[in-house]
Amino acid sequence: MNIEQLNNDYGIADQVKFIEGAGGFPFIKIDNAKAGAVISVYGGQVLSFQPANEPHNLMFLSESAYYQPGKSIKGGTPICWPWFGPDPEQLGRPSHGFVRTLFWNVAGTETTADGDSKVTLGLTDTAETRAIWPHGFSLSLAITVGDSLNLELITRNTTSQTFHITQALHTYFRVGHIDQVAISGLDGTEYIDKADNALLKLQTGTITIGTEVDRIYRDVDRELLIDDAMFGRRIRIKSTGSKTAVVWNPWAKISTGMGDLKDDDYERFVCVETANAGSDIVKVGPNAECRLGANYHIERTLPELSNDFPTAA
Ligand SMILES: O=P(O)(O)OC[C@H]1O[C@H](O)[C@H](O)[C@@H](O)[C@@H]1O
Repeated sequence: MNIEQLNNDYGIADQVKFIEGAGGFPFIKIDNAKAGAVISVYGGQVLSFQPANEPHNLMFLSESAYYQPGKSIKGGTPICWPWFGPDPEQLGRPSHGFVRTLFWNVAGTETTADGDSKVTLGLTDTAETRAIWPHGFSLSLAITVGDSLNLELITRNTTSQTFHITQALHTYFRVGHIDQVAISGLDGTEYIDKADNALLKLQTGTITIGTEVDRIYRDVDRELLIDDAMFGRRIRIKSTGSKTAVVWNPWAKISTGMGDLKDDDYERFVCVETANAGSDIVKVGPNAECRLGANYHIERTLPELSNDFPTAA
């Protein structure tokens, strides 16, 4: 992809700019009056989002992330599609599907009537994708950067054959310290505990994290909140087209074993994912479409006085 051509075709003066990013990947840099964001065209992945009055990024992006074709970028909002988790047919295909390791197309950019910046990325089937997953599709990801970050993933079946998918917006939220995080909105909800033999359990109260957590919550019907006492903020997650929420933190051992995480990185993020997963499988009929959406908004619970890394007085 030619950066100059992308800027000519899709750049918006003082708002949307294409740059060469890490690994030589094309990145889209957004700066408007409300927020800044960075999007990788590889993976169709938001890597960074920070409202103008907010001192901390919404996203965790690993300093050890890979920017290499064939590998996924650790952090931001990876797109898991057309399956979430391990290959459902056990054919040895990659975990979380294949679109997080492909270059997407830029389908359009615009400034909305509200002054937000909207970028639309797309992906359609090719011989390469059909060799992995034998279906015809058109994917569209609309990313709107304003006071909040809004994502909408639209799956279109472009053939006369029905297909089934699971999927997730696998967002890595940056937190001050995992010890000071509480996730609410799931009280009374059943979950599959992937960290404990896939046992079915019932959530009571808020979720705090003090060990590996890998859970698929079922029949989720509320907004989810991530309260972060150290950063003095609350992240509000509104999902559409999803009945499933995944909560993941690898904790120390898995973090240490991952080449694209530092040993203690698990202290700095939690994934709260808007998904269709487990038994929440989406049927997409001939020439039909389905939509999965998430809106992320930061509310301050404390006035902010310090930066991410406080300096000695
Ligand atoms: O490292 P990745 O392939 O991006 O997957 C990271 C994690 O994603 C999800 O949250 C799954 O529930 C976890 O089981 C998995 O380990």
